[in-house]
Amino acid sequence: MTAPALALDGVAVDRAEVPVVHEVTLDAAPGAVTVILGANGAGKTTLMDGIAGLAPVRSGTIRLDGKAIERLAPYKRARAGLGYVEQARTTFRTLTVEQNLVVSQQGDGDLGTVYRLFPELEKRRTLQAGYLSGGEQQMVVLGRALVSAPKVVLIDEMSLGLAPLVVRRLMATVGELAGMGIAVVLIEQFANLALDVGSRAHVLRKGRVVFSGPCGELRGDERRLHRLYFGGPPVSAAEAGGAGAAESGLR
Ligand SMILES: Nc1ncnc2c1ncn2[C@@H]1O[C@H](COP(=O)(O)OP(=O)(O)OP(=O)(O)O)[C@@H](O)[C@H]1O
Repeated sequence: MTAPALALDGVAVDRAEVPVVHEVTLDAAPGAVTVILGANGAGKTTLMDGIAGLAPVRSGTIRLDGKAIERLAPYKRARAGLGYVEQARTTFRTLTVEQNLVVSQQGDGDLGTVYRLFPELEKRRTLQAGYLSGGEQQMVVLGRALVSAPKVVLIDEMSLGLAPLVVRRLMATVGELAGMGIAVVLIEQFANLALDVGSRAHVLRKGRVVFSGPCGELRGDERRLHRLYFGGPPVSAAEAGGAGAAESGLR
């Protein structure tokens, strides 16, 4: 089995000194999309912020390529190979598309790769990012993560406010990022789109992992997803045993 690019062990994350994420153990393999699902307020963004260093990790370890990063400053985590596409897409609106990419460039990060994935950005490379459509701005944000030559990219609800066609296009690109060997961790409100592109899924409820397993187990199963999101009687031995059993039983 390939060594994980990102490995979380017993991670707890606080928000404003309130414990929000508890005992999360999961990992993300290079070349694969790992999907994080859960209802609003389940703690998905808090978990991502904890990984990126934007929310304090109370306990547990986070390893990037085997190296513990949970006590590093956010910029050091980024330099170590962690890219983060945050929920509210933000470009530098008065900079051109190309300038947006150049300021994020790091190491082997290559603008050509971004333009290959998003030819529409190459056509608009001299245009100020503020004039782009929502979908194109999201492409710039993804492109900025990519030119930092990341090993791991965290993507938080990139589909927010975008048309379904655009979301499908972006989701295909997420698959391509994984195809380039990157470990992608994807939070997505459109669960089935994410499950289509992902290999493993983890469901968070009230800050705890209540399911870990292959995406195929959840794809199209709205009832099971609903129960995992909001609670209800378990249907499998793995779920019945709680998060720990889900982790070990379905891995
Ligand atoms: N800055 C903050 N200060 C205090 N509490 C916060 C803060 N941000 C989030 N929370 C709380 O932490 C909990 C988890 O929120 P979080 O945004 O991580 O959930 P989420 O699963 O990403 O939800 P959504 O899908 O709505 O983004 C919620 O109860 C939320 O109210």
